[in-house]
Amino acid sequence: MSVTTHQLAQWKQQGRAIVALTAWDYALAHVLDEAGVDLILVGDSLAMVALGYDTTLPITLDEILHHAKAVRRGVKRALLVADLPFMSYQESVQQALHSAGRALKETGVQAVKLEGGNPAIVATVAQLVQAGIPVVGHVGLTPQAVHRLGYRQQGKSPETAEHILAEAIALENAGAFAIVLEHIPTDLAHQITQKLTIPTIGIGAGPHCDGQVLVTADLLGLSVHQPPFAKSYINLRETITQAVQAYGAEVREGTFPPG
Ligand SMILES: Nc1nc(=O)c2c([nH]1)NC[C@@H]1CN(c3ccc(C(=O)N[C@@H](CCC(=O)O)C(=O)O)cc3)CN21
Ligand SMILES: CC(C)C(=O)C(=O)O
Ligand SMILES: [Mg+2]
Repeated sequence: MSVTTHQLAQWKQQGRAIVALTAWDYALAHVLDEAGVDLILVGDSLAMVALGYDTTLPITLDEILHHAKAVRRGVKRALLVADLPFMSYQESVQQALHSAGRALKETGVQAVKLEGGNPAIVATVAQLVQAGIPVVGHVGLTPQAVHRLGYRQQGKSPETAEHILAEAIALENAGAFAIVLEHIPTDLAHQITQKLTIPTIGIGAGPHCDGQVLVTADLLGLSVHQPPFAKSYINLRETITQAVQAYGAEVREGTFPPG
């Protein structure tokens, strides 16, 4: 049985933290799921960590769907969510319904995530939810707005903090079942987490959220560039280098394969 959106809401009430990570292929998704991750996100950050782009903007809906299908095959327990990429939902409510519908029908993900909390996005979220599509919101640093915001922490002034809180409340009222809080001050994330009924999932937002998410390449030490708030729990670049060099040495000296 898969984790449900209802369970995430219950876990918030019980104070049980939600563990979320990103995935972009079958093998990784299979490991994360068996390791007990609660929510797996096919994040558009895969544009940067798996495809080598400088931002998340170039990735297309078809490319996200391709990765989501691979991830789906690896996930049994975790709730599976896909990011809707830049300009696959901002044009109109119709475009958002079409893109989110494709994600659920063609890949088997259980929910989609959209960035932002302005009135147009809030109206879109309400329509998606009314169509039966579970939605995760995402406020604070929204990387699809990199050319407007950069990658700086958001919500530092009282005015911008108030604005982000209002966006989070509006997304909850529109029917989002959870919300990602990215790169905002700890106190603001704490305040939003207390005010909302739906769970908050933080990244660079301090310890007071209802759950945490990381880009899995950062956790594994596989990223070429990683944000200051990310933590690597292992340096896989180093481990892989050692393994590859051991293989190379054995091939060159003729000890692999054995005779
Ligand atoms: N590997 C990876 N991990 C992520 O968490 C991640 C991505 N990629 N790609 C999509 C977005 C981009 N993110 C980022 C990227 C950089 C900073 C960063 O370097 N921030 C600095 C400098 C800000 C500036 O440009 O002034 C900071 O001090 O806030 C933060 C978040 C988070 N997301
Ligand atoms: C970091 C998470 C929240 C994300 O949106 C992504 O990986 O694309
Ligand atoms: Mg994303």
